[in-house]
Parts: sequence; C-alpha cells; structure tokens
Amino acid sequence: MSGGDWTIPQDWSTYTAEEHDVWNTLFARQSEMLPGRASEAFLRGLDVLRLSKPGIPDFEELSERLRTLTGWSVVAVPGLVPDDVFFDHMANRRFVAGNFIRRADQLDYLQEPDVFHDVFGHVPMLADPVFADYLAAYGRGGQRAGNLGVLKKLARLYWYTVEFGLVEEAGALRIYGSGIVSSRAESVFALDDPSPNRIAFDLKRVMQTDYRIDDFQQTYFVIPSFEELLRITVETDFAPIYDELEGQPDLAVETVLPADRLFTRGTQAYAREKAAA
Ligand SMILES: C[C@H](O)[C@H](O)[C@H]1CNc2nc(N)[nH]c(=O)c2N1
Ligand SMILES: N[C@@H](Cc1ccccc1)C(=O)O
Ligand SMILES: [Fe+2]
Repeated sequence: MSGGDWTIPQDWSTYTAEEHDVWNTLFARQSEMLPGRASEAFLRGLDVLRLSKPGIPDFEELSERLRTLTGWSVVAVPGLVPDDVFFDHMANRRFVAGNFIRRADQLDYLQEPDVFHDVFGHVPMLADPVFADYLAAYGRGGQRAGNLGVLKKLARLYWYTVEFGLVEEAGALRIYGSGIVSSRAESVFALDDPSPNRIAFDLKRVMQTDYRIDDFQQTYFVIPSFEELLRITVETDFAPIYDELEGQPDLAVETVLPADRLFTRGTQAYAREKAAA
C-alpha cells in the first residue's frame, strides 16, 4: 500500500533569523575551505545555490534554476523517508531534502540529513548533467534492487559514491561526496589524513564493503570521472553481481584486498584511536 509521497511545504518564510544564521555560518565555512579540495563539478554547482534570498535557500527558487540545467527539483520532507518513496522521487529527478536545520551547537556533526547536508551537500552535484543522470539511474536501480530484496548492497554504492566519493581530477584526489563536503572535519580527513584507505572504485568491491554511519570513513573509493561512473553503472547488469555476492561474506570497512588498486593504504590510526578511547 503506497501512502503519500512524504513531501511537505518548505514554508521558507517560517525560518527564523537564527536558523538562517546557522546556514550562513556553515555555508561560509565550507565554501571558503572547499576550493582546491572539492571537485570542479561541485564548485561549479555551488553557484546554483547563490540565490538572491539570504540564508537557507528557497526550494522553489532553487528548483526553477536546477530544472533548466538538469531537470531536477528539490522537494521538502520532514526527515528520512521509506526506501521505496526515496527511490521513486530519485527516479523522477526529485531530490528529497529535509526542511529543518541543525542547531548552532550541532555545527560539526549531525546524524540525520538536515537542509544543510541535503542542499549544500547534494544539490550542487545535481547541476552537473552527467552526475544528474547517474542519480536518476540510481533511483531506478533502487526500485529494481528493492524488488530483488538486495537494497543493502545497492545502498553501499550510494554511500561510497554519492555520500563519500572521491574523484581523480588533474592528477589529484578531489571530493564530491555530500557527506564529506558538508562536514568541515571530514573535508580535511578524507584527503589529508593518513588513516583511511583510498582505493580505486570497483563496483563489486564497493557492493561487498560495509560502511560506518557514525564516524569518519576508514575507506574511500576513487572514481576516474563521473562519465566513467555513469557508464559502468548504467551498462552493467547488477543482477549477476547481486547473485555472486549472495554467498560471500561482507568486507569490514578497513579491509584491503590484494586485488585493490591503492591510492593510499591507510594506517587506520584513527580507527585504533577511537577503539582505544
Ligand atoms: C537505502 C535508503 O533508501 C537510503 O538510505 C535512503 C532512505 N531514506 C532517505 N530519506 C531521506 N529523506 N534522505 C535520504 O538520504 C534517505 N536515504
Ligand atoms: N545497472 C543497475 C542499475 C543502476 C544504474 C545506475 C546506478 C545504479 C544502479 C542494475 O542493473 O540494477
Ligand atoms: Fe546525503
């Protein structure tokens, strides 16, 4: 039984000055540290966000501009929505964004996606035509995976690309994952810290690898380009990979395999430090 689509009015006019200030603080902090660190596609998309109104973007204004670029729009939801609802919106180029913002004392870390993570973190990449196609295809893939009962494996692809992906650009590693760019500390950790592994993207490897939702990642996967990510995922039928992985054990977050093409073999110092704490 399919309920509603979980969308709500954003009610932009009800945001308080304090809430706009939280956005402005986070926006200024992240946008001044990301040049040279975030992918050029992300930085180009960031201009889509520079809207006339101060503070938290108005989703209707944002969607007008986004629709002309890649056909995507941003719709407000009260929080996490059921998987099938999430994938249906994504397959139809509607990005669901929380309409609430974290408190001033939660600047550095938040468990659930608020408007800053969803809009600052995700929307700039929706302005990139290739990545916009990838996300819509992912939405369709999610509907298929849901029917096959293998959502956990497909969720890892989202996690290690859309949320925590790195991309090669001009011979260096750059960030495009929304979970990274919306976090000041992880925007440094992901590129500069010796602790995590940085491994060349491999579809099956990613779908086999567990991830952490409550702390910095201990493995990042690196794609050669967004075109390559789109090509591989659209051209590969995932069903045989789902079947192959069915009988195999999941890989722990810190795993390094002999077949891995490594950019960095992590020291896992951060993980040990946390374990000891
Ligand atoms: C796998 C699953 O579909 C995924 O985690 C979805 C679940 N529901 C969501 N709901 C919202 N609002 N935002 C999200 O990022 C997600 N992620
Ligand atoms: N090729 C995937 C669908 C998909 C495309 C692009 C991204 C993610 C998933 C499948 O066979 O299910
Ligand atoms: Fe996200």
